[in-house]
Amino acid sequence: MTDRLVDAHVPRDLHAFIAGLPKAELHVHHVGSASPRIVAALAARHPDSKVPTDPEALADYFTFTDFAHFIEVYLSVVDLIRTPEDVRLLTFEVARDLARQQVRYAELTITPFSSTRRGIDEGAFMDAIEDARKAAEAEFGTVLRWCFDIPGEAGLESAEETARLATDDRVRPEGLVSFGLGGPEIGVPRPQFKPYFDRAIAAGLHSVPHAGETTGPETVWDALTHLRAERIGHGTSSAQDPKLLAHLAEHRIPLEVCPTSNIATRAVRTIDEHPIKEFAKAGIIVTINSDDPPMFGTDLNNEYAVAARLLDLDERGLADLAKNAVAVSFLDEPGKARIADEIDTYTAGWLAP
Ligand SMILES: Nc1ncnc2c1ncn2[C@@H]1O[C@H](CCC(=O)c2cccc(C(=O)O)c2)[C@@H](O)[C@H]1O
Ligand SMILES: [Zn+2]
Repeated sequence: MTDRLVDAHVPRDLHAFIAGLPKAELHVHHVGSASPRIVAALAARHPDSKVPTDPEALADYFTFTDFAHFIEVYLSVVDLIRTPEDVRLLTFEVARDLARQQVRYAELTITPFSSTRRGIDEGAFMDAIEDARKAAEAEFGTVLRWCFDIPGEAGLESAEETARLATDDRVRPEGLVSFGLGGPEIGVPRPQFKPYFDRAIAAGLHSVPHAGETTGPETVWDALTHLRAERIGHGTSSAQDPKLLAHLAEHRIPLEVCPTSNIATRAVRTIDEHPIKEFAKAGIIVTINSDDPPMFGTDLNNEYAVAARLLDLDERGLADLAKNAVAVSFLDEPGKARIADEIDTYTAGWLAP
């Protein structure tokens, strides 16, 4: 019996294949990836925090009754990140955890507004994440890029601040490639953020908003039409609209699927009801992601194993999932070719008689 929220129930050797498979992760949050060890260490530094200071108690703390409760817990962890050194430590340790899972490339979603509004100097924040990015690439070989996202519930003030930090050449970090929209969707219509996404796209960033996670397919349509989304975070409710499924497939708009996240936040009731099969059947490009792995009692390898069970994949099918993520990432072409070759070589070696 594992302590996983969702256990994949796939053969042991498929877990072994996944563990060694070079991967790319496109939908994973900076603060949401803080390991129990890191969170406990930060909580111990800040006794005023309600976050538990030991990893075991943290597992219970990371059990959510609904999405709003998840956001409340998420923000209590955000409150632990108070200094540029906290930011640097967190970022480097997240990179270490990614490298341990053979993640060669990751687009980490960061919400700078949440840190600058809590008093961290914007320049020091950018220096901290960039220092960690360069150190991680040097030490682990893992390439990190940033997605800056608007915490939508914080309104247009947060949108303005996020767009400024993402487009002002005096502050935007070198590793920034994309611009997103996170937080609750209910009561946060997407069209209002169009001016900010227009500014980000004009500055050369890629649009990757969350949509259809806790609201219906109309939110995904809005993300496509008003925010010019190149990829959709989750897009879970797209399965309710056959025209949307056909549109996503025809226009090759990938979905960043995070199976266990959808169960943990109660966006989907049970893993067997997850619409990932419908996405695959509709011919939509599916990438597999962990979203906020320690908070959801998972990691990227487990998410690949869950996908293998839901989509009935063998090693070649899993390698194709990994290559999907590389192909639709915002890494440069030489970097994409390098990781795709690694995946092919690894898979061929694994399957060799
Ligand atoms: N699955 C997810 N789906 C959606 N978002 C997710 C998911 N996982 C992680 N996030 C992150 O949750 C945060 C939400 C922050 C937020 O709502 C908020 C509201 C009001 C004030 C403030 C503040 O900072 O003052 C923040 C975002 O940073 C987002 O990147
Ligand atoms: Zn997310």
